[in-house]
Amino acid sequence: MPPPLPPWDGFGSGKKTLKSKGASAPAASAIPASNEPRPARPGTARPGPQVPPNGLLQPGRPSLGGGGDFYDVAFKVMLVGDSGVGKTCLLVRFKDGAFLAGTFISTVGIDFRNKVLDVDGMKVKLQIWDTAGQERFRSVTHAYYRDAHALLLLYDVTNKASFDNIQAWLTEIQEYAQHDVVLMLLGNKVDSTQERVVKREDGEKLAKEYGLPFMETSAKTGLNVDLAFTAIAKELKQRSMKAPSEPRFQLHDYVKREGRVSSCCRP
Ligand SMILES: Nc1nc2c(ncn2[C@@H]2O[C@H](COP(=O)(O)OP(=O)(O)OP(=O)(O)O)[C@@H](O)[C@H]2O)c(=O)[nH]1
Ligand SMILES: [Mg+2]
Repeated sequence: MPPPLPPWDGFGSGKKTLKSKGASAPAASAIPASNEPRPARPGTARPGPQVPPNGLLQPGRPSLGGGGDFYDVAFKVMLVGDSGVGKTCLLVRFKDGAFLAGTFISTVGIDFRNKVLDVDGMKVKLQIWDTAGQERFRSVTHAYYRDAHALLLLYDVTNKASFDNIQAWLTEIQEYAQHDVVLMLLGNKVDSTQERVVKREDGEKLAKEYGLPFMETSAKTGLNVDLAFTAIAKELKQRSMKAPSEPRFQLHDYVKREGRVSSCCRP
């Protein structure tokens, strides 16, 4: 068993900071609009391009990404967690509003999808990297952590092992990601009420222990899926602004206030 990690300090909570070994540059920054990275071939690590420290791209002049979407600022978000927890399904639900039912096709290597959100009048592009949860692809994913501005760490509420592995994932994140990466814990598949083995309170407790924002989600019904990505986009946008005119965005409070509880698990 690895030693317990100190609470996360990615949100200026004043708690003890996790220092990353391989990372020294500030995390919140933007992807150059003209330099659209391509997904890696399976088994090939292709970290995205180096990013400038300022989150705003040509303020006042929208940028056109490779996908043809106009945006003001862009960020990289990575989905991580054990194989089968629902990372790909969560991304497909967010991007296309659909659910991938049927045969489980495990992700090979890494893939990405883009989505532009309107966040308080600003076009925020999220470039979302969907990683493979299988152990054999771990070295591929390691190469991508450094450029991620935010991480969504998933477990499956119907799979206790995926919950127990969260600490190991946090150790990995501590080692490879930027120390101030935005991090959120998600307990997925809450629609599977009969199969649930991880209680909502257990997820909340773990999240509290590490100072992480937490929500339960369902890629199947869509519960809290848009909210998770919107909350991340709001936090990243706020961080990228040198002198924000609006009051500081509070990710923890926002998620607590806006998150819906699945009807199965109301206390
Ligand atoms: N009931 C239910 N099933 C889900 C949900 N999300 C995903 N699944 C199912 O869980 C299985 C795995 O989903 P994926 O999204 O492929 O899992 P993954 O985390 O991407 O797995 P890897 O690519 O191997 O890392 C699939 O059979 C999905 O249909 C959910 O919210 N509810
Ligand atoms: Mg997948």
